[in-house]
Amino acid sequence: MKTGRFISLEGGEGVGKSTQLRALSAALRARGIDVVETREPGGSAGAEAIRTLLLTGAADRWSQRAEALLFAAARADHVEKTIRPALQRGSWILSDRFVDSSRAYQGMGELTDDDILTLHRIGSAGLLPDRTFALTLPEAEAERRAHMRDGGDTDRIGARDSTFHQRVARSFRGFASAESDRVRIVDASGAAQTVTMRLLQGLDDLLP
Ligand SMILES: Nc1ncnc2c1ncn2[C@@H]1O[C@H](COP(=O)(O)OP(=O)(O)OP(=O)(O)O)[C@@H](O)[C@H]1O
Ligand SMILES: Cc1cn([C@H]2C[C@H](O)[C@@H](COP(=O)(O)O)O2)c(=O)[nH]c1=O
Repeated sequence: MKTGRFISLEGGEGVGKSTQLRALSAALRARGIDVVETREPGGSAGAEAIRTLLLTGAADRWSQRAEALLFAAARADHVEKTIRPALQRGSWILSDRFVDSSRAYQGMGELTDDDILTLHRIGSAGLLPDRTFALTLPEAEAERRAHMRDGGDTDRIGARDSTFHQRVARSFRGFASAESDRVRIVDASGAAQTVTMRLLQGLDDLLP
């Protein structure tokens, strides 16, 4: 029986997750692997509807608690409708963000990391990726890339201040230290192809 694998790409805004998701999918398909590309918030019809609620509107549209619950609800639908069926078919899932984004963005304020993991246990039976890559870049380079892409037109959460985004980056580094089997830091600097090679090396032990 084929074994599906679940890989997530994480990191702050503009580090190159979406670019690498496409490149890594292509590299895995070239090896004959069936790949499903997906993203969070989103990845299923219900979760995409919640994405619009989460990422548009005023900065104070949602309380910290309501925001965390909406992300967990979107993820529950995404896991049930898209991720688990694909893994059961033996496909690989590549997700642009997953629960570690909720831990980094929603779990360091009014709610704790434990709170976010509790919501994840309730919503998604605690499903975790087989491997998570946390892409890292110096803050100025990530901002430059994000600005080149959208000219400063960021979404409701991306628009938060630099202190918030620095804390998010520290959180991802902390997850990699605490859960080194699953979460690997990947240097996202340099040419996109070089970064893809680093990701492929980080999958050596999972590739058939
Ligand atoms: N290695 C790279 N070198 C230079 N530019 C890059 C590289 N990788 C991606 N980019 C460019 O940087 C911008 C941001 O990349 P991308 O959208 O993939 O980042 P992201 O991490 O998905 O961002 P976000 O979380 O904000 O959606 C894009 O314009 C992309 O073309
Ligand atoms: C999954 C997830 C995402 N976020 C934030 C992170 C970004 O600011 C946006 C998503 O935008 P992207 O361009 O698609 O990366 O949402 C979050 O705060 N918590 C989460 O769980």
